[in-house]
Amino acid sequence: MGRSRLLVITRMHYGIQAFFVAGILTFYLCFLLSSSRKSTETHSFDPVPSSSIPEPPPDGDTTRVLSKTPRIVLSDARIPGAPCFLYLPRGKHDMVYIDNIAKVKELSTWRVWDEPTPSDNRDAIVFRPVEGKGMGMVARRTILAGELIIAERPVYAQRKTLPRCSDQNTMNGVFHLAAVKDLSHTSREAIFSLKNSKTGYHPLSGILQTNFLMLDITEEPDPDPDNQFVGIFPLLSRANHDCTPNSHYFFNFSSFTGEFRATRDIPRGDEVTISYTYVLAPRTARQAHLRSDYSFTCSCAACRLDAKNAEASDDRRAKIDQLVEEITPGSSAWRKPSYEKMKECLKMVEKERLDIYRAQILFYGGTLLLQQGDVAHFLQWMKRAKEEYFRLEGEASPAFKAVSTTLQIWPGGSR
Ligand SMILES: C[S@@+](CC[C@H](N)C(=O)[O-])C[C@H]1O[C@@H](n2cnc3c(N)ncnc32)[C@H](O)[C@@H]1O
Repeated sequence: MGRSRLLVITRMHYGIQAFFVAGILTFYLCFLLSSSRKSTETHSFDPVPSSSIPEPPPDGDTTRVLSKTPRIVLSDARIPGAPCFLYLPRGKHDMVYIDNIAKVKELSTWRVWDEPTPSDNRDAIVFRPVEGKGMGMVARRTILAGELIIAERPVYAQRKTLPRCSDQNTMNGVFHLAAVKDLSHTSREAIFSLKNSKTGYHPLSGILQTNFLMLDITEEPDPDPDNQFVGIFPLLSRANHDCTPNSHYFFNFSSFTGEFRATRDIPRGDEVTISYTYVLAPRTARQAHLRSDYSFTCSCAACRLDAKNAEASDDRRAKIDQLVEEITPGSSAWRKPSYEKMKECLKMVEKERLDIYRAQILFYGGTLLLQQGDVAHFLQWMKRAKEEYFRLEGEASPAFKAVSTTLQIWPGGSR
């Protein structure tokens, strides 16, 4: 077979492969943006009041034990389909998981509870007061980019939206007090020692609302609001916010651990921070959100910039935001920006030090480059995306897995 013919066939083969691979990637991407956005928009949930609420029993205790091993407690015997408290791991009572009865039963059979949590580098940090922020997490030595700082199971986890009677609300804390009642003393102490930044709430409900982090309790990140989960972690919940965070929170579904990894080198003495808000929003919007949901005024480096530099920073963040919208499949703003425009945006990400978006742009942008037939840059960007996701989220990351699979099936991709 002549060389030119072989080249044509190879190109055709590439073309067909590009079509399928781009299709598979597009499918994955639809799940992934919601998850990465979710991980920055952390806390809060709203009770769903029941319409007809019978009177509570005279002793006021509406709970009923459904099973001793594993321990499952119905939160409210008055309403059908009331949430249940499951205490895990079996027999040790170190964590409470709250959900409908079917999900609670399913979770009680998971093997993960018998497995150890991944080993981390928590010795690299110290928890101490940080001026103007309460407690915080500070590096005791240089923490290298990609280091797994903490991997920890929650002590409290729940589906975000649960049906509850209106007499079990955040003001009286009845529901939350009942949920933590059967936890070990250590876990209860860990929860009650966390910060409460909410006024008008029962102290326990306030603590939960202040400290919740999002959990992904499904194999694939699920954008459905009814399938979102939140949890409380004794150590991770101590991290303070920064609009240019130096660490990334990821919920590792396979080990059921919340994890922080350094997104860049963190020098000794620096605070380890995550983001509580949408960091691509303008400074005023970020600050308003942090004030209303977390009761503090952010004074991070990005928020302290003078007017001229703040405007430039807002402008870069807005451009990154717009580009991410444009390259996200399923987005109403979806279009095909040029390679040059996407490269320019990566420079802005560098300037703003928003490392999580570098990974996303390389991944989503790489997929677009493939659709446009630019195989060389596609491969280059996917290889970089793989490194970036590994650094940010480790091997369990759905994005890391998706990129790795793509590279495995692509000729020359695994080199
Ligand atoms: C999840 S807790 C973080 C740990 C908390 N600092 C503590 O003492 O346990 C969230 C609360 O910490 C405080 N906080 C977090 N980030 C902050 C920041 N950048 N500046 C000031 N306060 C902050 C606020 O009171 C916020 O409501």
